Amino acid sequence: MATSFFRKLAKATPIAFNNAFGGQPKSSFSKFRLPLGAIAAASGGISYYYYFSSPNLVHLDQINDVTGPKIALNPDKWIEFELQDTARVSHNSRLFRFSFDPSAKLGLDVASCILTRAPVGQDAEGKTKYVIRPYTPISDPDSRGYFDLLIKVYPEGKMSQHFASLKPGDVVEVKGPIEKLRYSPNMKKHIGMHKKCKAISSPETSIVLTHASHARHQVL
Ligand SMILES: Cc1cc2nc3c(=O)[nH]c(=O)nc-3n(C[C@H](O)[C@H](O)[C@H](O)COP(=O)(O)OP(=O)(O)OC[C@H]3O[C@@H](n4cnc5c(N)ncnc54)[C@H](O)[C@@H]3O)c2cc1C
Repeated sequence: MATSFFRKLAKATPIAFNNAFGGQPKSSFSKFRLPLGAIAAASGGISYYYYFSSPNLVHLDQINDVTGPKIALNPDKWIEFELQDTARVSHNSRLFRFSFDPSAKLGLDVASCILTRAPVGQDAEGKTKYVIRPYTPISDPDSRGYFDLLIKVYPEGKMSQHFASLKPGDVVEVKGPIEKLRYSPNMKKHIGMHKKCKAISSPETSIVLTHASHARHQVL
């Protein structure tokens, strides 16, 4: 159930759960208070930057070669992931938990995203047309057997409406990861994430991730 979904999520995700809106939780879902704005801004910001800022996106085609846990994602193939559970987080955002082989990891590192696709009819030649959108899982990269997406549902949004229509047991096709920077703990002293270019720290000590339109100001 959704409550146990959140319990699992609270255990699995190394984030402090706070209510981003400052109010009292209104439902049992919100007893694990989520910093939704922060999560969405951080994950979206990082991934937006990485997705669009470089003409040379690196697909980790070597990821399945490393020894260790099995990896669920494949950067070259669309793979179906089954929706296990959903939970409403706010009036327009929902959590979606997808499951896979419980002995496997998703295979996505920090600062990476996945691509999702859904069929939206056929072209003139009868070939399936797809809508494709990137998303940034918010679950712990080391989680086995599942990943979580936090998605804002737009009234006319092609993919987010598709997500909103899904029922447990339905599948979504996923490809990835898309990775630009292989982040490792303590590789930099400071990490900044912001939409507008303001103070940028010392190039020697910081990573500054900016909105795509300001990507030229990135400092590594
Ligand atoms: C790297 C990356 C990671 C991301 N991660 C996440 C994530 O974790 N969670 C998340 O929620 N989102 C994330 N996004 C955003 C996500 O990819 C989609 O853009 C988002 O879900 C909207 O897609 P959609 O198909 O639902 O909406 P779309 O169909 O693309 O439409 C979006 C909105 O724009 C409006 N719109 C569309 N076309 C027009 C038009 N011509 N004129 C005016 N308005 C229009 C629609 O009505 C709708 O409100 C990420 C984006 C990137 C680049």
